[in-house]
Amino acid sequence: MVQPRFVRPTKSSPSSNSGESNSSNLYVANCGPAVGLSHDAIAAVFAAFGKVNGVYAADESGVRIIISFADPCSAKSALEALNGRPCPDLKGRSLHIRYSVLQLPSETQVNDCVPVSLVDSELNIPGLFLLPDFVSVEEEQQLLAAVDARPWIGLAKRRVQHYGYEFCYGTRNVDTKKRLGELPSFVSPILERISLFPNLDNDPSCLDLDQLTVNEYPSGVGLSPHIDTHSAFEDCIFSLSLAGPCIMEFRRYSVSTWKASSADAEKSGDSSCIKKALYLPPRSILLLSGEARHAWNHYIPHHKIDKVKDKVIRRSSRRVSFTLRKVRNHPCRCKYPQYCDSQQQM
Ligand SMILES: O=C(O)CCC(=O)C(=O)O
Ligand SMILES: [Fe+2]
Repeated sequence: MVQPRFVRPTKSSPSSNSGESNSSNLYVANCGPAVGLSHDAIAAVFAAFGKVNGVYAADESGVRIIISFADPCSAKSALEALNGRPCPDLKGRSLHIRYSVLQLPSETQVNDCVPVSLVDSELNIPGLFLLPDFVSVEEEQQLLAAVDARPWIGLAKRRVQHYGYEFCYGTRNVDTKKRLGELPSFVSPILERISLFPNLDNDPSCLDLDQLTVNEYPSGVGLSPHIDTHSAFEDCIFSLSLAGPCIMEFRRYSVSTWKASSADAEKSGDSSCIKKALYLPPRSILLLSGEARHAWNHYIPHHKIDKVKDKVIRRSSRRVSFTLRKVRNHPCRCKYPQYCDSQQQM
């Protein structure tokens, strides 16, 4: 059965005010499978107020759901009785309830689930390679201890560290005149192993990696879709995953300029992008080169749980990634001018 697409009401939604009773669908936050409450258990509680047609995930968080009643009076009674109070039959959790709105089909296209592959070859994106078990469990612990002993920079939702050159999020570039110094010695074994990376037919100077960004993502935090600025970094971009897994989604837009984020492309009507997704296990390394690096947006969905094949995989409390790149000192001459800031006519 196709799940009806009800969504969280916005401030301007006609039914968002909890005083209105024109909807039979409720948006309920703070309960769901991610906190051990099955849809059946939730349905049983809400059924006390009238016939429940269905319980659906409101998003991929696992903690926000939609209850669809057969009639609006039942929804109103449930909202009035349960909103903002601890619910003894749902592990004492306080439910945050509002009326939900039905989303139009055109608005639902972009975030539909993309099947997740376990191996790079299944994606068939030239230049994308994933090597599992690139570091051992002991090395992983040592790398995590090394970064945890150094100062983190707090961003809105995650923490970062920069080595070699600072990555500036405002310009999505680096200041090549401001070198911070050599990469720290704790990454030397990784750099050595990268030089033996299979599948590399690039100019070996591409591998003189001199910039490292360490990202720490708490559970549920991801990264917006982007292409690393062509003029900032050379062809090969490596990302080592530590401490926890994630999904990385790849999107190729038919119409795109280097400045436009994928959100811009979607707003302008180019929601017809190709999407593919790959599971990145901890201790694996991903290489983005060639087409994968220059023409595909990469994106980490903001999920607490991911569906991989038939399994539900919970993100761990943190994922730490080491992104290793080589700062570019000359314009990019890639084969993808529509995504390339070096080759745009201003
Ligand atoms: O966390 C990752 O694996 C990717 C990070 C990334 O894409 C970036 O820093 O540009
Ligand atoms: Fe990136």
